Amino acid sequence: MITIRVPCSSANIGPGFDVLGVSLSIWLELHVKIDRNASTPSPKPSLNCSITYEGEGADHVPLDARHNLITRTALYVLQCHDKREFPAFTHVHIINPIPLGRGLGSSGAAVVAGVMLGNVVGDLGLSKDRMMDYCLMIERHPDNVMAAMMGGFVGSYLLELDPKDMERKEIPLAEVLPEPAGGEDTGLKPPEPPLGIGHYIKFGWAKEIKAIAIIPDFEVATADARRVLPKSYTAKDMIFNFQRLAVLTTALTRSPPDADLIFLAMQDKVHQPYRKTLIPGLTEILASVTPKSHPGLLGICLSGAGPTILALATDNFEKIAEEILRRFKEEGIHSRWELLEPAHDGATVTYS
Ligand SMILES: Nc1ncnc2c1ncn2[C@@H]1O[C@H](COP(=O)(O)OP(=O)(O)O)[C@@H](O)[C@H]1O
Ligand SMILES: N[C@@H](CCOP(=O)(O)O)C(=O)O
Repeated sequence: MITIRVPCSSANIGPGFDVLGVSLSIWLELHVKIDRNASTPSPKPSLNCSITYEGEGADHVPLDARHNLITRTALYVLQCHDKREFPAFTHVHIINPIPLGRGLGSSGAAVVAGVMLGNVVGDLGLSKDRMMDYCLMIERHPDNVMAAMMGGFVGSYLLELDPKDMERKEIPLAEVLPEPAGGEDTGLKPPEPPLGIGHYIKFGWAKEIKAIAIIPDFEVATADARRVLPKSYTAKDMIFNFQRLAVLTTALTRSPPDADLIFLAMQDKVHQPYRKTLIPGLTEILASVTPKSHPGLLGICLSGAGPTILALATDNFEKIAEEILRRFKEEGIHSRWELLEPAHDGATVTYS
């Protein structure tokens, strides 16, 4: 059996919109079997790949390989290598504890898992760097996929891609879900990603820092949360974020962490102010839970596109989480919390 494990991730970390991401300790897992001695099932599963699924989204995630984000992604990788289907008798069991549409990078993890799946079943021998190129054709912001693939606290930038390639219908797009946009079998070979689309650097992460994820029980689709953002920004707001970003990436490596420095360095004017319309209580939570009111807290932000809140802290985890749960409750929102740590290894494949 082949096991593919991919961590969830929290993107942006305040000022680092579409730039920063940290992989965290909830793992999507695929158990892959290719049973060459099996007799042909009837009906033959689409694309030769049967899927079973447990965990978050089990009641609605598609189990047809043409529609499931993980297998559609794998198929894109296979098609780029002249393979139209999965090897006969492929079975993929998906175990997914990452909540969907909450800002913890479930789609990024699915895309990374799908590219790794295509690589292993197609016996393609792609490096992690090359697999990232495929991920970035499908999920077009690098922060989640880069952190999930490479592990730890990561900053990344993209090369600009050819607009003609980007319009090709054969490429599945993570963000236009739930209905498959792209990924169509036009009979044409999809465009292979250019080499080296994404470039990254791993930052340090002080060992004392843990991540509290407060996860509301409603979803915000990333596509919707990107639609509320403006098309242009003032120089003042961009400079506000650049200044904080430059300080934050090093501040989070220092031991002991400096709470006052980090708290202010995690402020943002690029995405959080616009997303408050989608997340009741967001502005109040970000402003009122501080290192002064809650010793041990370092900083607080929206995780990815939300609605999860990410609080970085060294201590007092339960008190910090309870306060944010209470504030969501005042807005009529039920939420739960998890204490997470960076997943430094990123995505892994093991054979047993
Ligand atoms: N394990 C999975 N298997 C199949 N599809 C998935 C999986 N995880 C996420 N997805 C797809 O990605 C969508 C969520 O993506 P998105 O809106 O970007 O939110 P998130 O913040 O969780 O990444 C889900 O509604 C589902 O369509
Ligand atoms: N930079 C993106 C990150 C989206 O992360 P997700 O976990 O919500 O998918 C954005 O903020 O739109």
